[in-house]
Amino acid sequence: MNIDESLRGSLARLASAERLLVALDFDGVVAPIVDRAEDARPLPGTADAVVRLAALPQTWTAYVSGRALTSLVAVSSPDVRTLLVGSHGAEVRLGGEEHPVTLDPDQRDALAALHRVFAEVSAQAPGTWVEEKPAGRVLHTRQADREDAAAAVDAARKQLASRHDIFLKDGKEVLEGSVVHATKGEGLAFLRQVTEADAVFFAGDDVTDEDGFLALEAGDVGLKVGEGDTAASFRVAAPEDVADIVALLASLRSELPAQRTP
Ligand SMILES: O=P(O)(O)OC[C@H]1O[C@H](O[C@H]2O[C@H](CO)[C@@H](O)[C@H](O)[C@H]2O)[C@H](O)[C@@H](O)[C@@H]1O
Repeated sequence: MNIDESLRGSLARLASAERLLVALDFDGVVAPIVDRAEDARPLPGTADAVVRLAALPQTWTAYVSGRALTSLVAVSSPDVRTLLVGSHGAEVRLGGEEHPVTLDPDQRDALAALHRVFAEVSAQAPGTWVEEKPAGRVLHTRQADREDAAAAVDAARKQLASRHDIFLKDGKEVLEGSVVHATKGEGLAFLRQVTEADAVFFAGDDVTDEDGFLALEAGDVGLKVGEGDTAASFRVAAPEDVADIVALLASLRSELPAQRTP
């Protein structure tokens, strides 16, 4: 991929930050989108670059995902140094130590109600299925007929419209419901705080990643993957381009005199 001069310049500035956080959304950024969620895997070039970055001094890597932590770990096989934010910010793993989400009795009741609605709707819509997360459910419609998919999402939305304890998010061929309000912006802000990073790179492809882009500050770099409105400053077409960009960032940072091993 030909990386344009403006992005190259921003990456060079980012690479020279004293403390750098490189945070990546998973599906559609690190891993190409596939039909079955459990089949998603990181592109080798991105995974290698993440490991190279994580090995550098004063450099942190993170996957910031809508997936449940267990699912994120299963598909990404992350290096233990890579920080993980799951369930759109509701779950965190830092250095192998997990901070799972806990639900109160009202939230557990809301989760059961959400499950019932999605399961009933899915049973009427061939090709759809329901993914379970600790604080939510996902109605997947990628493999359904387009009309059935739209009808299923519409029916679920209508049945949940009066629930103020269930937060709905649109995603790529999914409708997500969560009983915990969390955003990737909050997840990124938390990672910035724990790493004390003075510059952040964040790449995302979905509408839920816009909260992450909006949490970026002066000197940070946001990269949107694919089409759609975005608050990110830069855009590329596909996850393969992300591999090239993260590899360039790893090379630029490892070439700095301060990063060389004596
Ligand atoms: O924040 P992300 O890491 O991008 O996770 C968002 C959702 O990703 C998964 O669903 C998406 O990827 C699947 C595999 O490529 C695809 O089949 C599906 O249509 C996409 O929406 C995951 O299953 C969800 O739980 C995540 O919230």
